[in-house]
Amino acid sequence: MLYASLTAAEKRANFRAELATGKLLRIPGAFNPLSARLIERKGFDGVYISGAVLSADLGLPDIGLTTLTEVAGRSQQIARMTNLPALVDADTGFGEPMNVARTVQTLEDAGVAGLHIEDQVNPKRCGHLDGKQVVDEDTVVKRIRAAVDGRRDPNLLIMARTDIRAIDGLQASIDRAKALVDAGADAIFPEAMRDLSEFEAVRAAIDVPVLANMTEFGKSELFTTQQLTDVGVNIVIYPVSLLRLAMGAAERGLDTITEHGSLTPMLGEMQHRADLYELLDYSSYNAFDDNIFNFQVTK
Ligand SMILES: C[C@](O)(C(=O)O)[C@H](CC(=O)O)C(=O)O
Ligand SMILES: [Mg+2]
Repeated sequence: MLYASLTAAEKRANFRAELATGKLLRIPGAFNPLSARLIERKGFDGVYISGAVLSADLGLPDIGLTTLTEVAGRSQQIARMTNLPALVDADTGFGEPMNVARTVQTLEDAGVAGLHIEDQVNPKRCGHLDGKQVVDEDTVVKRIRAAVDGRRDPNLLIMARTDIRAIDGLQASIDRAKALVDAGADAIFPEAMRDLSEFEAVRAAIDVPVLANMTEFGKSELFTTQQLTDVGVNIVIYPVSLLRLAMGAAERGLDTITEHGSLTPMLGEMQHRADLYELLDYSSYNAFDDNIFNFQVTK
């Protein structure tokens, strides 16, 4: 009821422990705090807080328009609603190394278990689009060092993302991943890998966890959890997937009102009121006042 029962520090420790088991952690993107609860309920290992979703939610493209305050605010709303670790997309870190250190502390205060910072220039763009540009190694190494120095909880996972694959190829990704690990990154997010063998090559070159981004309609094929496990990937994110599903259903629903004059044909696609109330833990609020949940909702 109300919020997670674990503290942020406990969630970070759990995240580290889960990563250490070596099993593939499945982390879908929560497009709001409620969906984070659904992700937890369905037995996933964490919730991802996507920059693409956060900006789309505000009706904006994912080009670095959102501010640290907005990202931290949304992260806090989502993280506090689940006992799962939250991994947040910190884009390019919101500025120079000193800003990056402040970003890390602010997101740590928001209660996330980990965050990733990428090597794109500003304005950044979705990692699965053409025309990206990255900063040089020295610049991103300084970003990651500042991030690592900035954290106060040693369990906060600082992940470095590199977008260099699309620009300079696989070998450049491997070289950059190594430099990022040397700079203190706890995990690597090699963006826009073309196939499984590329994940395998990055995996073989470094000895920290590797993340695979299974975003739809991008540059990577949608590999199964078994395929990713087989090449040694440690974390898989489905960053925008729940938003795409929800928006797809919303679009069909709006068309149904227009075409049929009612939403009766769509009831089967909807989350039932009873399931929503169950997810909200509505009945527990009777602990405050036993008049709150004194009705029946039957399916
Ligand atoms: C992972 C990502 O950074 C995100 O913001 O969710 C995006 C996802 C997307 O736009 O599909 C990305 O750059 O891959
Ligand atoms: Mg992003």
